[in-house]
Amino acid sequence: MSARSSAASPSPSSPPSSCASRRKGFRVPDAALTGGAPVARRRRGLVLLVLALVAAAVMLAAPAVLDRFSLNVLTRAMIFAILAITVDLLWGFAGILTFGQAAFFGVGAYATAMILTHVGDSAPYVALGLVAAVILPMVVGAMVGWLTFYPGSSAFYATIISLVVPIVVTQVIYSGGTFTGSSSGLVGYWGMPLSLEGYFRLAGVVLVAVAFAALVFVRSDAGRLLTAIRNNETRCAYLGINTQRIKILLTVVLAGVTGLAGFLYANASGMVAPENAGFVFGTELVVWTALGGRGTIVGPVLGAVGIGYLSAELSGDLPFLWQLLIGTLFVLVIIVLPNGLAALVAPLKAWRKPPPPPTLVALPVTVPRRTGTAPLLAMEKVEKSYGSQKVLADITLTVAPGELVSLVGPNGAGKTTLMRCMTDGAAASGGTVRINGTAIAGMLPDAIVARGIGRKFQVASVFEDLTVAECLRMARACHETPSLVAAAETLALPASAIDILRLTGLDRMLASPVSLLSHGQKQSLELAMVVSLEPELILLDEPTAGLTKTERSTIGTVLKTLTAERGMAAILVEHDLDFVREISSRIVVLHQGRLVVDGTVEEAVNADIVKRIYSGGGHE
Ligand SMILES: Nc1ncnc2c1ncn2[C@@H]1O[C@H](COP(=O)(O)OP(=O)(O)OP(=O)(O)O)[C@@H](O)[C@H]1O
Repeated sequence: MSARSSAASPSPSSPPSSCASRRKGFRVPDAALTGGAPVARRRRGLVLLVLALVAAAVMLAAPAVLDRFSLNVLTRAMIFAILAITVDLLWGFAGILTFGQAAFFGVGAYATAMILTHVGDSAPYVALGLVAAVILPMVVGAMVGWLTFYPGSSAFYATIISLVVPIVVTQVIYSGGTFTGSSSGLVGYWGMPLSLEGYFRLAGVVLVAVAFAALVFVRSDAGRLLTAIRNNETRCAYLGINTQRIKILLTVVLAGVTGLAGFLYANASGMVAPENAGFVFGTELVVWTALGGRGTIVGPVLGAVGIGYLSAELSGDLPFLWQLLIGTLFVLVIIVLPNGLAALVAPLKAWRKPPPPPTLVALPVTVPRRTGTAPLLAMEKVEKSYGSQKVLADITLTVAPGELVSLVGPNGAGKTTLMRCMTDGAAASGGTVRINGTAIAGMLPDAIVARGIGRKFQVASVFEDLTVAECLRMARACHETPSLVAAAETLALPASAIDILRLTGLDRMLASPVSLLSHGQKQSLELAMVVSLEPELILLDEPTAGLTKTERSTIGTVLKTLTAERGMAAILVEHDLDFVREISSRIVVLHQGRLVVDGTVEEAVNADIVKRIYSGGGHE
């Protein structure tokens, strides 16, 4: 075990638990995981807090040196910068390109203006306006999120919905008559009794607070989950993470923040108009975010404030030329700074030390969970067709704990398709697949993974923008809820996952970006991630493809230990028959979509059909 690894390994005889068992609280908590924060991490958090306090102090002091025009323009620009941060979280971090934030902003602004116009105009109604401005966009956000992120929806579909929502909200405003002010909007209502300087300070402090919270969040383990979803949503689902739920939650929370900005705007400007909710404004937010530098939080703030201020200055001085100048500037920024204005402050990052990797900790012994006698996997008369092409027919197969089953067959025999049927409730066209006695028909991969299955794909499926440690952390997300405010200092993994890291040298590369790993290292990392799930049944599609002889034998040793000593079952798709012979306890041969042999290694190797298939004469 590496120098970083500590604590006792689980006893070899203890069967692993699954996501589900973890949720049911079977694991004994490990006191070693709740230690104090290392100095380096605490110092980074402190620096960010000090910067935020300095920025807030600047906001409070700035009105002393700014003229009324600048105060007015910057107040508006800072409110819009709050929106740009929400666009950045959705688009820059989670990969959801959205034009819909304007709609939530409009709902928040109109809720405030309508209450102050039609209901009452005193302090309690301002408070009511604030509550409505946050809650209503969240309700709309929940409906939009539910509509947008249903299982199987594409990113393109999400973007189209985000374009439609502002149009719908604008039409509702137009058809609201005197209630919404229709095309004229609402104006002249009573607002918070603040001076121009007061609104500037309020908008500035709220902007700093939102930016600080966003920066803390994106550096936390939960924030890294957004990057994981953007990188590889399928892998997230196969780590038991319900990505739809996370995206809906993110939409709802950010709709609330957007509504808060709408409340500030309705008070500070003293008017609301349909354009505030329109998709042109939604597009502007995306442009500011892109020009500022998406995925940086600071960039979109620079984009929104810089472009907002510059546009206001130029439109006064050069009424006929300003749009041409702004357009030219856009083009120049895109050419010179393709990563946005944030690239200007990127050199400052070079001074910052990268965060230290977490300390590896072996998880304590788990309590056995299996209660019933049902096999881990039971497939009965499973079939799969693509249109008129029947790819699998009449597959009946059971796998028990401790078995290491190799699934072999020529290219196109249906091996990968069969694995898909074991992990996706929508994959099979007929028959029954049961995991631990539960039929999985209609279940999504994340729910099936939670029942004790782990799947390693044929091509290494990891998260390119994360570090090795962060990838492993994602694999534990369904066991331990990631923190919203911090990156944990320890990384608790099952001993078998730590063994894989140690045998492949990845334990010394925890802080390395995954994009710098070799093909073999990515394969090993994915295997360690799947093992970290603590599945009862692990599915491996060609885990040794492209690996060196040493790496191959390492993986073979790990698989034998997992199955023979730790009670896990494994199904392995493999073309290397020597490897299969060496490690398997049972071999299943698939040929033209049918299961033609299911027996011991000797039985399979000596079967006539196998000799015929592998000598090229097996076609019927
Ligand atoms: N999405 C799809 N649409 C249509 N046909 C498909 C699809 N996926 C697989 N097939 C077909 O199903 C058959 C089985 O494919 P599958 O990938 O399961 O085979 P395999 O045994 O895993 O092959 P290999 O060893 O080359 O990976 C092939 O004829 C393939 O062309």
